[in-house]
Amino acid sequence: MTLPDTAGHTPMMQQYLRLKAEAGSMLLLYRMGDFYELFYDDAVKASRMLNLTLTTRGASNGVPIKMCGMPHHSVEQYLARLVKLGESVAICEQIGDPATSKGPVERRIVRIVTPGTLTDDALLPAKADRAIAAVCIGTSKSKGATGRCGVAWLNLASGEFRLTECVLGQLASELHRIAPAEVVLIEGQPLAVDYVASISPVPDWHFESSGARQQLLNHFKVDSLAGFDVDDMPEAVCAAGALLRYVSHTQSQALAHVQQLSADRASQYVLLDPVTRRNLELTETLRGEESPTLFSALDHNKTPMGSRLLRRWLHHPLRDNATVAARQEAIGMLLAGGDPRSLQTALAPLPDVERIAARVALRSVRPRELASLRDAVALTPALHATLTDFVSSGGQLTDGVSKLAELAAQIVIDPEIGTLLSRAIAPEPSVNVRDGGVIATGFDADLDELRTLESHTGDFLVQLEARERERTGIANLRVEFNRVHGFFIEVTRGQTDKVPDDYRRRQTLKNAERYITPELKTWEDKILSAQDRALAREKWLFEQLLDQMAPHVRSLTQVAAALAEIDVLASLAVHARDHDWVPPQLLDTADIVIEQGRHPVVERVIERFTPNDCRLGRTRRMLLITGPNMGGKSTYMRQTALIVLLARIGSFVPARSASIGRIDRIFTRIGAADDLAGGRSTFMMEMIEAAAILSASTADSLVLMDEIGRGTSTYDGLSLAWAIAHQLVTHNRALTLFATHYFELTRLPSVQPEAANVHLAAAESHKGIIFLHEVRDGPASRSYGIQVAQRAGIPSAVVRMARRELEKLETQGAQVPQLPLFSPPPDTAANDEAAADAAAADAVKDALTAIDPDVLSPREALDALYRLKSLLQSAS
Ligand SMILES: Nc1ncnc2c1ncn2[C@@H]1O[C@H](COP(=O)(O)OP(=O)(O)OP(=O)(O)O)[C@@H](O)[C@H]1O
Repeated sequence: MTLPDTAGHTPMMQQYLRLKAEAGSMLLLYRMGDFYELFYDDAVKASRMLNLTLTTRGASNGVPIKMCGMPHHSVEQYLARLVKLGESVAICEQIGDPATSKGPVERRIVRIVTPGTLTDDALLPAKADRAIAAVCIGTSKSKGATGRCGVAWLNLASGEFRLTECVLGQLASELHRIAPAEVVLIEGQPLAVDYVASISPVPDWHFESSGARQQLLNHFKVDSLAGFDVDDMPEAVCAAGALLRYVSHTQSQALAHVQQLSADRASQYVLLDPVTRRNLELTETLRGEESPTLFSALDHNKTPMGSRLLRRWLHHPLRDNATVAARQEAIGMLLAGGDPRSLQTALAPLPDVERIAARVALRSVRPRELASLRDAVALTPALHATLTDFVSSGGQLTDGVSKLAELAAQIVIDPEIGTLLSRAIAPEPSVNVRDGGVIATGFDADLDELRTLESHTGDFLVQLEARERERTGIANLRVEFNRVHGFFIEVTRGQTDKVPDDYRRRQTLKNAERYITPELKTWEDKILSAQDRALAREKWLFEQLLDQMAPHVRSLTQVAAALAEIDVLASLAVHARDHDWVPPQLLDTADIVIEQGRHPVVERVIERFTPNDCRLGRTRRMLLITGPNMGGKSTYMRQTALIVLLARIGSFVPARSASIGRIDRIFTRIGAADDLAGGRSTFMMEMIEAAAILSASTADSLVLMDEIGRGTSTYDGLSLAWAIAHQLVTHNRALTLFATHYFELTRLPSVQPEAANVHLAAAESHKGIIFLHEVRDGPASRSYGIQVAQRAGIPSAVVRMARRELEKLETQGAQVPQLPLFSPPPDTAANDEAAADAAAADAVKDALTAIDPDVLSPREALDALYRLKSLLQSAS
């Protein structure tokens, strides 16, 4: 922003320009009386973003100064909009007293609001976290051109502070997992990965190793970071130090509630790349809406803390079976021990303890939040008792203390907090401390006296008047008050000779004299300042209360974490009960066996959802899924991934039974997404995603591939699809669901016995195609594309013509020899070349004709595959 020189400006504008220099690129809201004003380029920008009227105020060097403003009482709503648009805002308040100031009243920047450092309820989404991250992209030559990236992130509204390291290629994935609203970077260093957030540049020395480390040591008041187990993450430590410095600056204070620094390691989680997070519609639909998503379907939480934790769980499926099993067991106990709704009833009235604790630490907590915390202390025993009932009726446990018992032990709020808050906070305090009425009567003798003074003014004046009438014998003497002269005793002119000596004249009127007495003067001083003093006293007492609360922040944060977890477990239990979900068996191997599985979101919107089995494992690594459009291929693939994901967060799953192993990553290549802004076509995007899957998937990964190769010519597409499927099954050996319309691909199982064909069944009736949505063994016999088009409303003339064309193509197809590309490409699979051999093909063809896939059990189908494979081998 170009700002004029301060010379030649009014003192007020000089002050503004000084503060604006301090605010830098942030918008500066400059308090003037009841308004916040913005000037110059800030005004132009804000007026456009907020639809405010742009005016001018005075001029500098003959050029009018652009200005726009907003009333102070509605500032939060404007802030929310600005922050949503990615802007950071510095708020400058009047600090000095306008009555006593010479020149412009003293002003200071008292608050900085940035997209990633929000803690105010008015600005934060209740059911989602808002993190801020710092990214340190390693430049050390020894680490090669890519280097390592350190990422640290902080959830200021809860105090959660974490860090991780990854290679540059993984950075986008990590950022999508963490989802920060703001990213702190070294000035001049672009983020250079596909992630959109508000960027906050800071000088490079903020990221410098020893300074950053010192920042952390000072904050945690420790001599070494060894206790945090982060020594192997030097780049992440630099990021953490820089982040802490930045956030502390925005809050103008230390962050007392940030008490832990924890490392996230890649091996902890089932990795989900950004495309997969989007495709599986975990917390946002592909169109960017909030529902229907897996989160919206499962979120029966009664507190915002629970909803936020569920969201975190969905984005962080775990590899470790023990943690997952403990959650699953807890849900089982909630279902076995009674109705989990009783727990929800006890949870419902609880406030957002997590955010309240953070705001206590940041000293921005509101009186009503403290009142709700006070009430929560009284409510937790009931919750504790309900939970204990579940624990005791839960029966014998497999190992040690149950998760529920652990949680029950953690939700006890220190009674001292309850006692303190009950004594200190009024039963129904006002919204702001500055309005008074926050501190309870009986808490502070001085405050009570000040309040008594205020409320007893009327009585005193009546008594004084009666006394003075008697003393002076002036029957019409009156004691009164006005704003200009304060309290006075008024005596009519005819009676003035009766006034005693201690009456001092205050004002003379035409028909009366007004006096003051020493007693009234003392009273007046007391009263006039009582209100101000009461407010000041309340403010001071509130600050004292915050000091007393500060040591409890850590325990409150722990209580909040336990409450959130109880809420999520109860929510998952309720969902499991209402929708007949079952606990999956957790395996140590990377196997997936689902019997009668359903799609967790689609089953809720469809009256009769057809359940389907899915079996993937060491000897059956790929399912080639064929079937008509609209047949249910995508639904089947997604439901498999979602069941795996649900199992890995510890939830029950929509199936008759399921055994889910230790899956390391889930990849998806589903649907077409143009990246026009990034200049990449649908086909290009598809290939980029496929390339990522080929390079990163392992034998423990679950891969969903939907119609790969569609976006180019048939031969190119088919060749690519074949080669990619072949590579996945032979080289990556990933557990793969591969949906395709290329029937030629269904030959793959004949050369790769670890691949199998399944199809979505459909039938034709006189009314047209009927989708059965049943997954059956073997390839589909036909595609029904024209029937689907007809159902979609393509004009019948067009449909007729298409049928004629199809017939023509089919007859021609029978005359030409099989396309060479239907044989596996010679350079990629030398061993498979024999499969193209005509003799082998005939033998296989005969064997295949003898098989009726619809009557085969999965076991028989597998045997048949082995037979076919041995036929091929003997032919070669
Ligand atoms: N198992 C099922 N039971 C009942 N209805 C289902 C089932 N699976 C899918 N459907 C219904 O069929 C519709 C189409 O499913 P889906 O999108 O999975 O088909 P598809 O085979 O992937 O189609 P296309 O090849 O055109 O992408 C879904 O929107 C859903 O309404």
